[in-house]
Amino acid sequence: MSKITHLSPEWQSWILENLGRGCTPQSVVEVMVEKNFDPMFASAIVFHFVSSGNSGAGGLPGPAIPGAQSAQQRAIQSGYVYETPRFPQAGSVIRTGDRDVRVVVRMEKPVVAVLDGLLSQEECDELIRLSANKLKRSTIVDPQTGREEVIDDRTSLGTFFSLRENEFIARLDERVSQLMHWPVENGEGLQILNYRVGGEYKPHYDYFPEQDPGSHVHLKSGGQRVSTLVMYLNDVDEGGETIFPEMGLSVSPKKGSAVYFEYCNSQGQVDPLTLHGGAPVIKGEKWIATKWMRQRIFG
Ligand SMILES: O=C(O)CCC(=O)C(=O)O
Ligand SMILES: [Fe+2]
Repeated sequence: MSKITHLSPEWQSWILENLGRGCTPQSVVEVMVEKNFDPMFASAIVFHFVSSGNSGAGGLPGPAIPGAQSAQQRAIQSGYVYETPRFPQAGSVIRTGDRDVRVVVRMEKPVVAVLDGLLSQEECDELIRLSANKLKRSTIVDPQTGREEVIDDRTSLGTFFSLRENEFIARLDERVSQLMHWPVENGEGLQILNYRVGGEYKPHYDYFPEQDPGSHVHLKSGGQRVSTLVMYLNDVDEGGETIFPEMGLSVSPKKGSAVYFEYCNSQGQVDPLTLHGGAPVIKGEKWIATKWMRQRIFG
Protein backbone atom coordinates (compact mmCIF):
# COMPACT_ATOMS: atom_id res chain seq x y z
CA MET A 1 0.00 0.00 0.00
CA SER A 2 1.46 3.38 -0.93
CA LYS A 3 2.35 5.76 1.88
CA ILE A 4 0.20 8.77 2.74
CA THR A 5 1.66 12.09 1.55
CA HIS A 6 -1.21 14.51 2.08
CA LEU A 7 -2.74 15.96 5.21
CA SER A 8 -6.47 15.80 5.88
CA PRO A 9 -8.04 18.46 8.13
CA GLU A 10 -8.61 15.73 10.73
CA TRP A 11 -4.94 14.79 10.84
CA GLN A 12 -3.93 18.43 10.93
CA SER A 13 -6.14 19.00 13.96
CA TRP A 14 -4.75 15.85 15.56
CA ILE A 15 -1.14 17.02 15.11
CA LEU A 16 -1.87 20.49 16.44
CA GLU A 17 -3.78 19.10 19.39
CA ASN A 18 -0.99 16.73 20.39
CA LEU A 19 1.80 19.27 19.93
CA GLY A 20 -0.38 21.74 21.82
CA ARG A 21 -0.64 19.45 24.83
CA GLY A 22 3.10 18.94 24.96
CA CYS A 23 3.76 15.68 23.04
CA THR A 24 7.24 15.63 21.51
CA PRO A 25 7.44 16.11 17.72
CA GLN A 26 9.20 12.72 17.52
CA SER A 27 6.29 10.88 19.20
CA VAL A 28 3.80 12.59 16.89
CA VAL A 29 5.83 11.54 13.84
CA GLU A 30 6.04 7.97 15.15
CA VAL A 31 2.27 7.62 15.44
CA MET A 32 1.85 9.04 11.95
CA VAL A 33 4.37 6.55 10.52
CA GLU A 34 2.52 3.71 12.28
CA LYS A 35 -0.62 4.90 10.54
CA ASN A 36 1.09 4.57 7.14
CA PHE A 37 2.26 8.16 6.61
CA ASP A 38 5.41 8.55 4.55
CA PRO A 39 8.13 9.11 7.21
CA MET A 40 9.76 12.03 5.37
CA PHE A 41 6.41 13.66 4.82
CA ALA A 42 5.39 13.19 8.48
CA SER A 43 8.65 14.69 9.76
CA ALA A 44 8.46 17.64 7.38
CA ILE A 45 4.88 18.47 8.34
CA VAL A 46 5.45 18.18 12.07
CA PHE A 47 8.70 20.14 11.85
CA HIS A 48 6.88 22.81 9.85
CA PHE A 49 4.25 23.26 12.57
CA VAL A 50 6.84 23.32 15.33
CA SER A 51 9.17 25.77 13.57
CA SER A 52 6.40 28.16 12.56
CA GLY A 53 5.84 28.70 16.29
CA ASN A 54 2.23 27.68 16.08
CA SER A 55 2.39 24.35 17.86
CA GLY A 56 0.78 25.73 21.02
CA ALA A 57 -2.56 25.34 19.37
CA GLY A 58 -4.49 25.02 22.63
CA GLY A 59 -7.32 27.43 21.88
CA LEU A 60 -7.67 26.93 18.15
CA PRO A 61 -11.34 26.79 17.23
CA GLY A 62 -12.38 23.68 15.35
CA PRO A 63 -13.95 23.82 11.92
CA ALA A 64 -17.48 25.18 11.80
CA ILE A 65 -18.41 22.58 9.19
CA PRO A 66 -16.99 19.09 9.81
CA GLY A 67 -14.07 18.55 7.43
CA ALA A 68 -13.69 22.26 6.64
CA GLN A 69 -10.66 24.15 7.87
CA SER A 70 -10.97 27.32 9.88
CA ALA A 71 -9.12 30.39 8.63
CA GLN A 72 -6.69 30.04 11.53
CA GLN A 73 -5.93 26.45 10.57
CA ARG A 74 -5.27 27.46 6.99
CA ALA A 75 -2.98 30.23 8.21
CA ILE A 76 -1.05 27.76 10.35
CA GLN A 77 -0.79 25.35 7.45
CA SER A 78 0.65 28.13 5.29
CA GLY A 79 3.42 28.56 7.87
CA TYR A 80 3.34 32.37 7.59
CA VAL A 81 5.31 33.90 10.45
CA TYR A 82 4.04 37.24 11.72
CA GLU A 83 6.90 39.60 12.45
CA THR A 84 6.85 43.10 13.89
CA PRO A 85 4.43 44.96 11.62
CA ARG A 86 5.75 47.70 9.41
CA PHE A 87 2.69 49.67 10.29
CA PRO A 88 2.92 51.51 13.67
CA GLN A 89 1.44 49.33 16.39
CA ALA A 90 0.03 52.06 18.60
CA GLY A 91 -1.41 55.57 18.44
CA SER A 92 -4.69 56.84 17.08
CA VAL A 93 -3.03 59.43 14.83
CA ILE A 94 -0.16 58.94 12.40
CA ARG A 95 1.67 62.15 11.58
CA THR A 96 3.03 62.27 8.05
CA GLY A 97 5.06 65.22 6.74
CA ASP A 98 2.01 67.12 5.55
CA ARG A 99 -1.07 65.52 7.11
CA ASP A 100 -2.30 63.79 10.26
CA VAL A 101 -4.11 60.55 9.53
CA ARG A 102 -6.50 58.94 12.02
CA VAL A 103 -6.40 55.20 12.74
CA VAL A 104 -9.98 53.96 13.09
CA VAL A 105 -9.42 50.19 13.26
CA ARG A 106 -6.28 48.13 13.75
CA MET A 107 -5.91 44.36 13.45
CA GLU A 108 -2.75 42.37 14.26
CA LYS A 109 -2.88 39.05 12.40
CA PRO A 110 -3.06 39.77 9.56
CA VAL A 111 -1.91 43.37 9.90
CA VAL A 112 -4.79 45.58 8.77
CA ALA A 113 -5.63 49.20 9.52
CA VAL A 114 -8.57 51.36 8.52
CA LEU A 115 -7.55 55.01 8.23
CA ASP A 116 -9.47 58.25 8.00
CA GLY A 117 -8.55 61.65 6.66
CA LEU A 118 -5.67 60.38 4.55
CA LEU A 119 -6.69 62.47 1.54
CA SER A 120 -8.53 65.79 1.57
CA GLN A 121 -11.80 66.06 -0.34
CA GLU A 122 -10.04 68.26 -2.91
CA GLU A 123 -7.23 65.72 -3.39
CA CYS A 124 -9.80 62.97 -4.04
CA ASP A 125 -11.56 65.16 -6.61
CA GLU A 126 -8.27 66.06 -8.27
CA LEU A 127 -7.22 62.38 -8.61
CA ILE A 128 -10.55 61.59 -10.25
CA ARG A 129 -10.32 64.61 -12.55
CA LEU A 130 -6.78 63.71 -13.67
CA SER A 131 -7.80 60.09 -14.39
CA ALA A 132 -11.26 60.39 -15.88
CA ASN A 133 -10.19 60.64 -19.52
CA LYS A 134 -7.38 58.07 -19.29
CA LEU A 135 -9.43 55.08 -18.08
CA LYS A 136 -9.04 51.64 -19.68
CA ARG A 137 -10.55 48.28 -18.77
CA SER A 138 -8.51 46.81 -15.88
CA THR A 139 -6.50 43.64 -16.32
CA ILE A 140 -5.10 40.91 -14.10
CA VAL A 141 -1.86 38.96 -14.30
CA ASP A 142 -2.51 35.55 -15.92
CA PRO A 143 -1.07 33.01 -13.43
CA GLN A 144 0.30 30.83 -16.24
CA THR A 145 1.67 33.31 -18.75
CA GLY A 146 2.27 36.41 -16.62
CA ARG A 147 0.51 38.49 -19.30
CA GLU A 148 -2.03 41.19 -18.43
CA GLU A 149 -5.50 39.90 -19.34
CA VAL A 150 -9.03 41.33 -19.23
CA ILE A 151 -11.28 38.94 -17.28
CA ASP A 152 -14.81 38.94 -15.85
CA ASP A 153 -13.45 38.73 -12.28
CA ARG A 154 -12.25 42.30 -12.55
CA THR A 155 -14.79 44.62 -14.09
CA SER A 156 -13.34 48.04 -13.39
CA LEU A 157 -11.74 50.77 -15.45
CA GLY A 158 -8.34 51.99 -14.44
CA THR A 159 -5.22 53.98 -15.09
CA PHE A 160 -1.77 54.42 -13.52
CA PHE A 161 0.35 57.41 -12.58
CA SER A 162 4.06 56.93 -12.75
CA LEU A 163 5.94 57.48 -9.51
CA ARG A 164 6.21 61.23 -8.76
CA GLU A 165 4.57 61.92 -12.15
CA ASN A 166 3.95 65.53 -11.15
CA GLU A 167 4.20 67.66 -8.01
CA PHE A 168 0.74 66.67 -6.78
CA ILE A 169 1.33 62.93 -7.25
CA ALA A 170 4.81 63.23 -5.71
CA ARG A 171 3.29 64.75 -2.57
CA LEU A 172 0.83 61.85 -2.29
CA ASP A 173 3.55 59.25 -3.02
CA GLU A 174 5.59 60.75 -0.18
CA ARG A 175 2.68 60.81 2.29
CA VAL A 176 1.67 57.25 1.47
CA SER A 177 5.27 56.03 1.84
CA GLN A 178 5.52 57.62 5.31
CA LEU A 179 2.23 56.03 6.29
CA MET A 180 3.21 52.58 4.99
CA HIS A 181 6.68 52.90 6.55
CA TRP A 182 8.32 51.82 3.35
CA PRO A 183 10.54 53.72 0.86
CA VAL A 184 8.89 55.76 -1.91
CA GLU A 185 11.18 54.04 -4.44
CA ASN A 186 9.76 50.63 -3.54
CA GLY A 187 6.27 51.76 -4.52
CA GLU A 188 4.52 51.05 -7.80
CA GLY A 189 2.89 54.10 -9.37
CA LEU A 190 -0.54 54.97 -7.98
CA GLN A 191 -3.30 52.98 -9.65
CA ILE A 192 -6.72 54.61 -10.03
CA LEU A 193 -9.79 52.40 -10.41
CA ASN A 194 -13.35 53.25 -11.31
CA TYR A 195 -16.16 50.72 -10.79
CA ARG A 196 -19.62 51.38 -12.21
CA VAL A 197 -22.84 49.61 -11.12
CA GLY A 198 -22.13 45.86 -11.03
CA GLY A 199 -18.38 46.47 -11.21
CA GLU A 200 -16.32 44.32 -8.88
CA TYR A 201 -12.94 42.73 -8.25
CA LYS A 202 -13.38 39.14 -7.07
CA PRO A 203 -11.27 37.97 -4.10
CA HIS A 204 -7.58 37.74 -4.96
CA TYR A 205 -4.11 38.19 -3.49
CA ASP A 206 -2.06 41.24 -4.28
CA TYR A 207 1.16 39.24 -3.99
CA PHE A 208 2.44 37.08 -6.85
CA PRO A 209 2.27 33.40 -5.77
CA GLU A 210 5.71 31.83 -6.28
CA GLN A 211 4.13 28.62 -7.60
CA ASP A 212 2.45 30.43 -10.53
CA PRO A 213 4.76 30.42 -13.56
CA GLY A 214 3.31 33.79 -14.58
CA SER A 215 4.52 35.42 -11.35
CA HIS A 216 8.19 35.21 -12.19
CA VAL A 217 8.30 38.04 -14.69
CA HIS A 218 6.54 40.30 -12.17
CA LEU A 219 8.88 39.37 -9.31
CA LYS A 220 11.94 40.38 -11.36
CA SER A 221 11.58 44.09 -10.78
CA GLY A 222 11.33 44.99 -7.09
CA GLY A 223 10.57 41.46 -5.88
CA GLN A 224 7.39 40.53 -4.08
CA ARG A 225 4.64 42.97 -3.15
CA VAL A 226 4.65 43.45 0.62
CA SER A 227 1.74 45.76 1.43
CA THR A 228 -1.26 47.53 -0.07
CA LEU A 229 -3.09 50.78 0.60
CA VAL A 230 -6.55 51.17 -0.95
CA MET A 231 -7.71 54.82 -0.76
CA TYR A 232 -11.34 55.71 -1.30
CA LEU A 233 -11.87 58.74 -3.54
CA ASN A 234 -15.65 59.00 -3.21
CA ASP A 235 -18.61 57.87 -1.12
CA VAL A 236 -20.40 54.94 -2.77
CA ASP A 237 -24.22 55.05 -2.55
CA GLU A 238 -24.45 51.30 -1.99
CA GLY A 239 -22.05 48.32 -2.19
CA GLY A 240 -18.40 48.48 -3.24
CA GLU A 241 -16.98 47.42 0.13
CA THR A 242 -13.46 46.04 0.26
CA ILE A 243 -14.01 42.53 1.57
CA PHE A 244 -11.57 40.15 3.30
CA PRO A 245 -13.37 36.78 3.23
CA GLU A 246 -10.80 34.93 5.37
CA MET A 247 -11.01 37.52 8.13
CA GLY A 248 -14.74 38.15 7.92
CA LEU A 249 -13.93 41.84 7.48
CA SER A 250 -15.58 44.38 5.21
CA VAL A 251 -14.56 48.03 4.85
CA SER A 252 -17.07 50.51 3.44
CA PRO A 253 -15.73 53.20 1.14
CA LYS A 254 -15.65 56.72 2.57
CA LYS A 255 -14.17 59.62 0.65
CA GLY A 256 -10.61 60.35 1.89
CA SER A 257 -10.32 57.19 4.02
CA ALA A 258 -8.30 54.05 3.30
CA VAL A 259 -7.56 50.45 4.23
CA TYR A 260 -3.99 49.23 4.69
CA PHE A 261 -2.82 45.60 4.87
CA GLU A 262 0.52 43.78 4.77
CA TYR A 263 1.31 40.24 3.72
CA CYS A 264 4.99 39.58 3.06
CA ASN A 265 7.55 39.18 5.85
CA SER A 266 11.33 39.64 5.82
CA GLN A 267 11.77 35.99 4.72
CA GLY A 268 9.57 36.54 1.66
CA GLN A 269 6.71 34.42 3.05
CA VAL A 270 3.21 35.61 2.08
CA ASP A 271 0.04 35.63 4.16
CA PRO A 272 -2.97 33.94 2.49
CA LEU A 273 -5.37 35.43 5.03
CA THR A 274 -5.08 38.73 3.14
CA LEU A 275 -7.34 37.40 0.38
CA HIS A 276 -9.53 40.39 -0.52
CA GLY A 277 -11.75 41.85 -3.19
CA GLY A 278 -13.98 44.75 -4.16
CA ALA A 279 -17.66 43.83 -3.72
CA PRO A 280 -20.01 44.78 -6.59
CA VAL A 281 -21.19 48.37 -6.67
CA ILE A 282 -24.97 48.32 -6.24
CA LYS A 283 -25.77 52.01 -6.57
CA GLY A 284 -23.62 54.93 -7.68
CA GLU A 285 -19.97 54.42 -8.63
CA LYS A 286 -16.71 53.78 -6.83
CA TRP A 287 -13.31 55.40 -7.27
CA ILE A 288 -10.18 54.20 -5.51
CA ALA A 289 -6.44 54.79 -5.63
CA THR A 290 -4.24 51.77 -4.81
CA LYS A 291 -0.59 51.80 -3.77
CA TRP A 292 1.41 48.55 -3.81
CA MET A 293 4.80 48.37 -2.13
CA ARG A 294 7.59 45.99 -3.21
CA GLN A 295 10.43 44.34 -1.28
CA ARG A 296 13.00 46.39 -3.16
CA ILE A 297 13.25 49.42 -5.46
CA PHE A 298 10.65 49.04 -8.20
CA GLY A 299 11.05 49.90 -11.88
O1 LIG B 1 -11.84 47.65 -4.94
C1 LIG B 1 -11.39 47.37 -3.85
O2 LIG B 1 -11.94 47.73 -2.80
C2 LIG B 1 -10.14 46.54 -3.75
C3 LIG B 1 -9.14 46.85 -4.83
C4 LIG B 1 -8.01 45.89 -4.87
O3 LIG B 1 -8.05 44.85 -4.31
C5 LIG B 1 -6.79 46.21 -5.62
O4 LIG B 1 -6.71 47.25 -6.27
O5 LIG B 1 -5.84 45.39 -5.58
FE1 LIG C 1 -6.13 43.80 -4.42
